[in-house]
Amino acid sequence: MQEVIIATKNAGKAREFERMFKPLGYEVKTLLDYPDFHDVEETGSTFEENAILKAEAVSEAFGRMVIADDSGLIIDALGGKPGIYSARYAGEEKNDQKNMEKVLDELESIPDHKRQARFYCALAIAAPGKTTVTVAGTCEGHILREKRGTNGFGYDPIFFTEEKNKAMAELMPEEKSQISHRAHALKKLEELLPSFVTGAENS
Ligand SMILES: O=c1[nH]c(=O)c2ncn([C@@H]3O[C@H](COP(=O)(O)OP(=O)(O)OP(=O)(O)O)[C@@H](O)[C@H]3O)c2[nH]1
Ligand SMILES: [Mg+2]
Repeated sequence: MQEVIIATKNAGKAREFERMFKPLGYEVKTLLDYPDFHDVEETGSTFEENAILKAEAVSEAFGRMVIADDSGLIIDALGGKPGIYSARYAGEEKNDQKNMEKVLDELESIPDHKRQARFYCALAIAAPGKTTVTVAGTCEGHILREKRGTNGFGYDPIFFTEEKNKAMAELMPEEKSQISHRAHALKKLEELLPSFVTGAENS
C-alpha cells in the first residue's frame, strides 16, 4: 500500500484522513506517529498560506510527498471569526470546549436567521522538486445555541448542517466524510496525487 504523510498533530483530522484515504489505496501517517517533530508555526494570514507552511516544512524534513490541512470556522455575524485562529480562539492551549463556549457567548444575542457559518479547509500538497499546490473546500451551516452530539472534533457539536439536518457531531464518521469541507477539498486533490508521489511512498 502507498503511504501518505499528513502534516497534522490533530487527532480528529488524522482519523478523518485515515477514513477518506483508505478507499484511495493510501495508508495515512501523521505527525502523531512522529511526536518529536517540532510544531510548525502558523504565521500566514490565510488558510492557504498556513497549509503551505506546514506541508513544505514537513516535506523538506522527510524528503517525501506531504499533505497539510489548515482549516477553521467562519462565522458571518462575527465578521469571519474565528477563521484562521479557530484552534486557539479561547487561548493558546487549544481547548475545543472553551472555544465553543466563547462562540456561543459571542452569539448569544444573534437571532437564528443571522447565525450562518461555514467550515473552510485548505489542503496543500508538497513534494521535493515540485511546486506546492493548494485546493480548498467548504461546508455551509449555522451555529446552534447549545451543543449536540459527541462525534467529530472542534466545533462540530455547535455546527448544524442543513444538508443532513443534524449537528455535525451527530453524524456518523462516514456521513461527515461525505459532506465536510475536508472531504470536498480532498476530492479536488485526488487527481493531483499521482503526480506528487516521489517513489518513497511504497511501503
Ligand atoms: O468542528 C470542527 N470540525 C472540523 O471538521 C474542523 N476542521 C477544523 N476545525 C477547527 O479549526 C481548527 C483547525 O486549526 P488548524 O488547521 O491549525 O489545525 P490544528 O492546529 O488543530 O492541527 P494542525 O493540523 O495544525 O496540527 C481546529 O482545531 C478546529 O478548531 C474544525 N472544527
Ligand atoms: Mg494548527
